[in-house]
Amino acid sequence: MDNTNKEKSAVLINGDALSHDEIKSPFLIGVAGGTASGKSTVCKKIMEQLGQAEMDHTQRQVVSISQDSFYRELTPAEKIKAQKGKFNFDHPDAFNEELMYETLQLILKGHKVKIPSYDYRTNSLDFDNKLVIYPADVVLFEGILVFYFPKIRDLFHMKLFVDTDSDTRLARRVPRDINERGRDLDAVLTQYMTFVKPAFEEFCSPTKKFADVIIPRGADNTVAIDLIVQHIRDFLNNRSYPGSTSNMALYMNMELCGNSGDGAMGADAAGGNDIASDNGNGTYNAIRRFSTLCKELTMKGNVFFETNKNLPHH
Ligand SMILES: Nc1ncnc2c1ncn2[C@@H]1O[C@H](COP(=O)(O)OP(=O)(O)O)[C@@H](O)[C@H]1O
Ligand SMILES: Nc1ccn([C@@H]2O[C@H](COP(=O)(O)O)[C@@H](O)[C@H]2O)c(=O)n1
Repeated sequence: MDNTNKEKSAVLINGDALSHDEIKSPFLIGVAGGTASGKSTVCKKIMEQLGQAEMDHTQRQVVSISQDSFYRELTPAEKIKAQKGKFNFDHPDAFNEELMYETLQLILKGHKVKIPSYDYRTNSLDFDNKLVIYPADVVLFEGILVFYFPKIRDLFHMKLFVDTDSDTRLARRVPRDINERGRDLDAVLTQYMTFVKPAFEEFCSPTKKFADVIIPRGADNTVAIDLIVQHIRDFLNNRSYPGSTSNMALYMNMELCGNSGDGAMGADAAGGNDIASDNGNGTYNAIRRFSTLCKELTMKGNVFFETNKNLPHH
């Protein structure tokens, strides 16, 4: 799709409607996990391996968005607390759930949206540096609590949980917050013990059960990342075929069910034949190979699959 067409298919968040001749609903992937588990690094690696990172934003088929853009604005009193490390940024109330939901819905409808970036040094949204999210085929949405809100959780076609042990996460968070987020050691440790750790246990960790795929060790797990990248690549190729189903949900469900041990081996199931007849034997065989690979990797502990309860079963 060239730039002109991308623009044509967009609707601005300010309501300026453009023509809808190429609107496609993206496949939405949620990426959750504790602080410093490697969520953004995993997304970055996925983007890089798919050759998307160096591409112009208007041309990307895969885009990545952070939940940080949906922190709510603080009152003056909360700002003072935040400066002293006494504001709980790990509680669900710190986020603007409605805006997050509405924005994801617009994205799912194929609209172009503008979201603020987040400035950790001032604990505030940066409206001067808005990020323009152009319509894409696959959208990654990462953050500590992306699976916490049921309404938002239900929007995802696929849910990944980056599972890195808490010592490693703390060891990574401390230097990151000091070097990149303008914090001092005392404040980082106090905030971690007072808010981050308890909130992880109360709000983030329990959402692991909603994940379809758990990635142990985060970005170190190149096997899991390769697997997800290959999967997205297959989806993008599949989607570009004229007359293809364009439905990664069906495609994914078939494969993941194949790993759930429930006997619903996708390639042999009715849904598998539907896809095979849509896309030809190449895709069909790729799905079979992928399904077998997933089983082997699960056994080796590189990835853990959950049956995807969010997808239609066949
Ligand atoms: N596998 C890894 N090995 C070493 N450092 C890592 C690894 N993954 C992430 N990091 C570093 O840890 C910090 C947190 O990673 P990040 O991807 O931002 O986590 P999250 O998005 O979950 O908060 C960053 O400074 C990042 O460079
Ligand atoms: N002003 C803020 C906002 C958030 N945080 C912390 O960021 C963490 C979430 O981002 P990750 O990249 O680590 O997932 C979260 O644990 C908040 O404590 C902050 O320190 N200041």
